[in-house]
Amino acid sequence: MKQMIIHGGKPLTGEVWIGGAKNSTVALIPAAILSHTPVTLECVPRIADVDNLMDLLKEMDVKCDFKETTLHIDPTEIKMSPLPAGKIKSLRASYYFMGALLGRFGKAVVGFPGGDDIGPRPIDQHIKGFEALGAIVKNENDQIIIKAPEEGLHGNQIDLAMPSVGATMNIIMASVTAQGQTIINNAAKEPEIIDLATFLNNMGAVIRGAGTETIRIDGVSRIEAKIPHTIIPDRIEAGTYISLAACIGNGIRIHNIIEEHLDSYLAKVEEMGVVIDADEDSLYVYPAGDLKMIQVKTDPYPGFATDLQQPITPLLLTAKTGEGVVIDNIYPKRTRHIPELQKMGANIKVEDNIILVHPTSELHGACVHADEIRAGASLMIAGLMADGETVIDNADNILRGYDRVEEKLRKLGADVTIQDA
Ligand SMILES: CC(=O)N[C@H]1[C@@H](OP(=O)(O)OP(=O)(O)OC[C@H]2O[C@@H](n3ccc(=O)[nH]c3=O)[C@H](O)[C@@H]2O)O[C@H](CO)[C@@H](O)[C@@H]1O
Ligand SMILES: C=C(OP(=O)(O)O)C(=O)O
Repeated sequence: MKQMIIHGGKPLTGEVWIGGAKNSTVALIPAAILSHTPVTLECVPRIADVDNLMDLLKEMDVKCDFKETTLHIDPTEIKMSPLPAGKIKSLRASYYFMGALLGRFGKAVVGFPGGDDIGPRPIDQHIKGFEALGAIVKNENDQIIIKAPEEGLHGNQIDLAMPSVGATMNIIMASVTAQGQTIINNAAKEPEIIDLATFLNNMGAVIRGAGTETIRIDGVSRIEAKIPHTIIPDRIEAGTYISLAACIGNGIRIHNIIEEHLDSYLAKVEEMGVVIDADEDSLYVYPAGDLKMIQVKTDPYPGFATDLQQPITPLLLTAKTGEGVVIDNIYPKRTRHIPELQKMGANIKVEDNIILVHPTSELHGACVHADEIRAGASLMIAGLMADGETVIDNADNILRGYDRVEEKLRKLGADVTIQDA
């Protein structure tokens, strides 16, 4: 277990570079096994989820070489192996091996995934998709066994009950080599879906409509990587640094941004009164003046991301007057940061899954617990704002998805250390 120790209250300044998107990377790595030639991914974030996915690849005799931000994956000697437990539980995205193994071998045996404890996270839509493609899916001993019919998977129309990111990606991976056309209706529109489609199309797949609610996949017989793929910037990491810059920044430039991916987030931050200048691929966040309280409701993309509701919450605490409201429509019970923020003196509470935020002139350091990745991000920002020492236990959850976070925060002038607990 890791701890993050912060001595807060120091204004931060300077520049920070955003890494590749966690939620793209964790899909692209499993998708790499669809290729019959070696794959190169660039702009790969240094996060624990990537280390765990590489360990899973090694169990299948897939070679990995990760230097700086370039990850080479060689699946040419891959052997089909069941992935029943162990590392599978360490992250959510291990469920992408269901679609990827099914697409590559017509068979997958994968344990139930782990990931953030943010309320119920069913995978019924993933299963519905695999079954629509002709697969037989069984649930035995905490693992899912998926088998394509003898003649292979066939395209079909799949109407998702909700625009699930994971189900959309898994169905894409399973169907790129299926016979005929697959149509996904009510597909998720997140930028990470487009990134996956770009990656696969450059390897010979035929996927049209990614980023819209209807995605059409025409099955092809072979997938082969020919050129390196550069992962899109992490919009959630970017949003976290924007909040941090507005809370405690003395002028911070944030590089490697696709501004459009942050539209709904920036609209809310600017509604509060934060002044931001946008350049071609960077943003400058000015030191914040008097801020207004706001209401935030999370929704599927292009709505306000659930993964950014915790990082923006410390910013709401800095508003001068009024009551802030945060409602998470995707994961209504994603409120595990609230009792921890209370320990730091935040005037905040949860009533009927609605987070109510009141202006808080001072936070003080405390021992808190990062129950999930974005709760950890929220506490990290609060710790940087607070007077005194904050100790965040289970900082492993922050390291699951924040690229070289200690180094980046130190460069901005923060007094932060990550150590073994
Ligand atoms: C690795 C990754 O990319 N994780 C992201 C992905 O998670 P993940 O892909 O797991 O989230 P989904 O988009 O699938 O979930 C959206 C909503 O649909 C529900 N649902 C989903 C699938 C299903 O079969 N049945 C069902 O009921 C979920 O409970 C949730 O309420 O999108 C979430 C929502 O933007 C983000 O918080 C996560 O960071
Ligand atoms: C919920 C998240 O991640 P995961 O789906 O990987 O648990 C997240 O990134 O905020």
